[in-house]
Amino acid sequence: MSNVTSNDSKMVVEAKNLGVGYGQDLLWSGANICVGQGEFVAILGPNGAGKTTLFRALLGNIQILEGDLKVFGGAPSNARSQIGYVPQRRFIDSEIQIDVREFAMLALLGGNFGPVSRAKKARARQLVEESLRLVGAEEFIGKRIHELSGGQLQRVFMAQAMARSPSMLLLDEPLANLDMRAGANLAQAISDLVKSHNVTALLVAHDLNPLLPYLDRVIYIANHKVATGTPDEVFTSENLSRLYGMSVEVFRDDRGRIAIFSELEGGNHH
Ligand SMILES: Nc1ncnc2c1ncn2[C@@H]1O[C@H](COP(=O)(O)OP(=O)(O)OP(=O)(O)O)[C@@H](O)[C@H]1O
Repeated sequence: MSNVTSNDSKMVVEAKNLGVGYGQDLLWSGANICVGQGEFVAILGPNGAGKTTLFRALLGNIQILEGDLKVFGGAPSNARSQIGYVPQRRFIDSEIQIDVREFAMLALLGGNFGPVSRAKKARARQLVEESLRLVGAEEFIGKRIHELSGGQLQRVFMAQAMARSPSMLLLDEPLANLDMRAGANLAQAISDLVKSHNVTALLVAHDLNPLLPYLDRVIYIANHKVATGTPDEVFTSENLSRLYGMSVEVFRDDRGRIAIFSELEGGNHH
């Protein structure tokens, strides 16, 4: 199950028997992951399973303890300039009285408005306006960043990442704390971005269902192991029971939505 090959000829992520962790302690191991250019992939699993840690490995920020990981065909640390990373939900201090466009420009200008040339600033402004438009956030231009709702802020973070024209986006829980409609809208916006720009998006989530219509594959991390494949391949009772080492049942309703129940009542529900 875990050894899935993408149809896309251009591999963005290739992990072979990968094991990562902190110090010498493995958090998960034996991961065989292939992600092609232009795929939309969700990373799921319980709290503390090591989803963010996978992002750290892809960014070359932690040592590989076992196996091999290639990003854009080389060492992860050589691929950073091609990656747009949006870390787990960040809050904006209400003291920050900066407007949305300037906030988005900070990422491009390295937070330094002083010694930057006029031409560079003008270029950054243009790139940021284009990417705000791209993620459906142009209407926030002119607003102050602290005035935005959680869902609106997520779009600005995405625009910030897209302004650098990355080939891959790593989005850590962008749907957290969004209501159902905002979550569905953002999932659709990310899917549109993936298709229109052939960008690869890896997204950590706790709720699979808003993403299901758009996903090419999922990476499921639990119990120190990693399963990858299409949602239909990964989300079977047999597969999740094997992964968790206990009885897990997967149900689908008539709209294809998935619910997961384990021996531990109140376990993992999607
Ligand atoms: N710098 C670190 N040093 C040591 N252990 C760490 C470090 N960062 C994270 N961990 C541990 O690694 C484990 C996995 O963390 P990670 O953030 O990858 O989980 P996650 O699946 O993203 O969790 P969540 O869904 O709660 O965000 C956790 O037990 C965490 O405490």
